[in-house]
Amino acid sequence: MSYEKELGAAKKAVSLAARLSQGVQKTLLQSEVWTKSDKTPVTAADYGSQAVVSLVLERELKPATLSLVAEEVDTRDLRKKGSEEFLEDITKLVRDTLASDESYAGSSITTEDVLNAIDCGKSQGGSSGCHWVLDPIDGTRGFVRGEQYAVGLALLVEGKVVVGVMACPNLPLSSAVVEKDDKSCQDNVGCLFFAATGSGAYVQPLNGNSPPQEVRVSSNENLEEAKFLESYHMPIPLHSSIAKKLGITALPVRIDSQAKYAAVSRGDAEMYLRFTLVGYREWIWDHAAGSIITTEAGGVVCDVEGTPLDFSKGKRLDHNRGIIVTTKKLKPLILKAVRESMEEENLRV
Ligand SMILES: Nc1ncnc2c1ncn2[C@@H]1O[C@H](COP(=O)(O)O)[C@@H](OP(=O)(O)O)[C@H]1O
Ligand SMILES: [Mg+2]
Ligand SMILES: [Mg+2]
Ligand SMILES: [Mg+2]
Repeated sequence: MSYEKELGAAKKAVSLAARLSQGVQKTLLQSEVWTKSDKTPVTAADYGSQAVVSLVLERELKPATLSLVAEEVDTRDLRKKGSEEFLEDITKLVRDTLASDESYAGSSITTEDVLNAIDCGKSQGGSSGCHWVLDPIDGTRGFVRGEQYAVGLALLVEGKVVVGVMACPNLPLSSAVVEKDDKSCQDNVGCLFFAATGSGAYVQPLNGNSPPQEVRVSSNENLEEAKFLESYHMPIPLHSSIAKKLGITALPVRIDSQAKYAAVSRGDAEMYLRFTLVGYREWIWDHAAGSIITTEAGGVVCDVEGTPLDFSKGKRLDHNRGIIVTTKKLKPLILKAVRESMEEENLRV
């Protein structure tokens, strides 16, 4: 089945959400970063992006009923006394962003519309039916620092990811792995990655009209020259042991958000490792869009046992521990190094 209509709607929604987030990032003050009950940060861009995606999908895919599994499910803080100004700011962002698109110009958006659009993201996902999966701002920590972040949107059908779209507004068009002082790469940024099952993965400039180009993972098999990625805020000692065992000589490149998946899909790096603290279960929205973009580019996304990620179990990847994103050729070597390193460090799967 072709998902042309869904892909078109998702690209439009994500591009507009990215436009909203770019404006916020430029002027964001530390005092405008809120902390959620789980102690993680959230900003007007996280809520605004979620509202924009929810409203755009709803309008573009009418009369279908939208089922959205999204990160920002709690609007209680926004509805509290004292939050009126923040909510008004978010509403203005959403209104202005939609008005910047010809097809939505003139539509009136109230604070209640924005709250309802955010609340629409409360679906639980699962193994039956169609569910959209959204991370409105992935890598909020990077966003707040003025660095990398992504807007990730995917469509699940019967528990499988069939469409993925990811905007990376600060990612260089050339490569994610560039020297910090390489000005020409730093200036030419903003990528929109997308993929649909069986149709390949593509990238196009986020703010331009250039046609999409197909992306493929790296064909490099020489691990001495390989580059590997990990989270910015969670450097895990096990990652370094695995890389050392593989003979990788370069230091890990640390990037926020699922832009790491996009980087592997484009061949910027050969491997992305994500081991977390014992007991942590990954959210599906941190991986859904990224995983289809990498696999459609010829890559592999699996857990420590080599099993593909299972997106059919609700909001968490309950059945997967540790995530490995790489090329088909390197997968067996990496799995072996992972097993050996975990045994040496007495870590259980
Ligand atoms: N202690 C932790 N361990 C693992 N993942 C965490 C975490 N704290 C936050 N996260 C998740 O990691 C995501 C960011 O990934 P990365 O480190 O690759 O940038 C966050 O997404 P958000 O920024 O959307 O909340 C959040 O869901
Ligand atoms: Mg978050
Ligand atoms: Mg996230
Ligand atoms: Mg997020």
